[in-house]
Amino acid sequence: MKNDVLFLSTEFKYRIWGGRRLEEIYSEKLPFDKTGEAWCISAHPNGPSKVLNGDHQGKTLTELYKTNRELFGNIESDVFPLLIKIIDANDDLSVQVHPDDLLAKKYQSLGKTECWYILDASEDAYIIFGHKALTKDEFIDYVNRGKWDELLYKVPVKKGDFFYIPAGILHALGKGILVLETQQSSDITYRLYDYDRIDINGTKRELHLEAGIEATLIPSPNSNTKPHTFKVDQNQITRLIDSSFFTVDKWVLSEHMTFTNPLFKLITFVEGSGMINGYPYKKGDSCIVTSLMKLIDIYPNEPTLVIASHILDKEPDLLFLGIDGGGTKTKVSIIDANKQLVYEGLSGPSSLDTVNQKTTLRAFQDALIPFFEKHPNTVFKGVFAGLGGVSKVSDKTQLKNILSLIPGVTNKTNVTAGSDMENALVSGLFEDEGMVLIVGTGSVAYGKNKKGETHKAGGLGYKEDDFGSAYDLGLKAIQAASKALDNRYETTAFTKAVIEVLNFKEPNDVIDFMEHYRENRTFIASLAPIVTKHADLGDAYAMKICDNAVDELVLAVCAVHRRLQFEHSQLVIVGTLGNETNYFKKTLHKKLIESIPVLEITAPKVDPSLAASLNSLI
Ligand SMILES: O=P(O)(O)OC[C@H]1O[C@](O)(CO)[C@@H](O)[C@@H]1O
Repeated sequence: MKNDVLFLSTEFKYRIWGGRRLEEIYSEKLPFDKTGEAWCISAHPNGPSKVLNGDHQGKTLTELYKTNRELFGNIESDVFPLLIKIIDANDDLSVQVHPDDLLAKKYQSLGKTECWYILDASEDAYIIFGHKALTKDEFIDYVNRGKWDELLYKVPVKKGDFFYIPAGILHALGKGILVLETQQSSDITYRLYDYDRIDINGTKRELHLEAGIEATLIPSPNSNTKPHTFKVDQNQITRLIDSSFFTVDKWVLSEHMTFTNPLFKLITFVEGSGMINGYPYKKGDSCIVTSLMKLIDIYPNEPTLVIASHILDKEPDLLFLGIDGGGTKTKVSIIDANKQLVYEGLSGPSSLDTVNQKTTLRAFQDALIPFFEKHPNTVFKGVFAGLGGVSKVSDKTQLKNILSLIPGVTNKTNVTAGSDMENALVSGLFEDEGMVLIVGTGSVAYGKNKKGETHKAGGLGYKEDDFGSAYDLGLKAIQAASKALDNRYETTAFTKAVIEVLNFKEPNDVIDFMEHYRENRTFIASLAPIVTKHADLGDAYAMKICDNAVDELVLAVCAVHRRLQFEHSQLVIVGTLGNETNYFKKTLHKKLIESIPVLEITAPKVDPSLAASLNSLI
């Protein structure tokens, strides 16, 4: 695909306060001694970028946005909404303010809300951010008397800081700062003070006092933002800002990472080199990943720092996403406010105790992409993800972080991270109390009583627990095979089947196999159907494995039942292993009833991922 990633030319700008530091980022020679700005991604008429590759090579971004809106998610905005710059403040910038969308209308322009990621700063560097006047009269008085030092707030800055500057906030970059600016596509600046300096032609730059005073917010609002940083395996992700004008992220990447591309993504590589969706990138490159690509794959060759931004041009839809993730598969369901199912998607494992964090993210992305191909603009109102392996608070935090990277999730989305047990319980549609037994790749019993008390038994993970699970059955099948190989067991159709599938030739093969596969939970669990099938056929070894597994599961259910003292004892059994009509299920039901005669056992009334989407409505 030729137009999936569009690399763009940079336009350098002379500024009275500029310098030569942009040379640290760009390999090309700077055009001016005082180069103040590099316009990296721009469709603004004062300095549009040109497309450097693909079918549209040579076109300006301004033209391309007009003629090929499908590359930009067919968004409605008449103009390309964002402008990305790198600014070298070798000297102080003017004390300035920008108009908002309303005030900028008279110039047929967008307003200019902007934000700064500080790439570098000298030790004593500061910015001007806001003012101290409480009324307009007071503000005008300070301005007329030139009492700038008394009027302005100075904030010290250092490398890595971030500032969000909504239109209307009086501000200025101080000298010694290198900054990446993400802003609305506008070039309207009202200067209130420019230090009485003269430019290259010996004249002072124009001031815009009247318009500037009109545009300045008085009193100055506090626009503190708190970037949120988290790790996905070795990569560090920071959401710098999620506003109605733009979402800006910082990615510090040291290994492969896949991001979703909601509509189109603006990317500037500040450090590093590598490949993005098959194209080489290097420090100083900027590109747009167009709507043709739903995933962004970055393979860094060296540590890479990216500032990436996107827009979402709407309010949240009344759609709710539920995710049920296990050790073998992940299922997503999207419902509307009337609980009507809109979409279902399936993908690979996502349990936090089975796969790494990147794989969990990828499972969510894969299950959702077919939906987003048709509905790229969707923003979820609520999301509930219930995953295996989530029990500690830190697991929930990590899952929430991963969810912030999936399509359709913004800071307006109500995101809840929980465990697959919570989905399973709701799948039974019990009124106000009940138990669940999950018998899938892993196993756990869980319940909630009328008082809201909960209890969990088992489910501590495949390494030391999860008795009765598909993993447990798989492991026991391998052990049975090894016993058959060294004559402790007789060779039966069951042990033969396991030996054949695993290609064992002699007992020592078991050691090599377990060295490689012990951690591969999904693979070992995939042997469980061999056990259940041969138990159905009456194989004594397979039946014994099933009997022992069932005993463990009954033990867990009884533990929950004793602890919670239910008025009405009901149990929903979730997971393939617990729901197929066979010897295993028959034995499980029989032994459960023997132990708890009043127990009512049901299969899930709704799919657990649908239950998760119902959870997200709450
Ligand atoms: O008027 P000055 O001092 O040249 O500053 C204008 C520049 O300041 C910024 O608004 C940053 O605050 C840039 O986007 C803009 O180009």
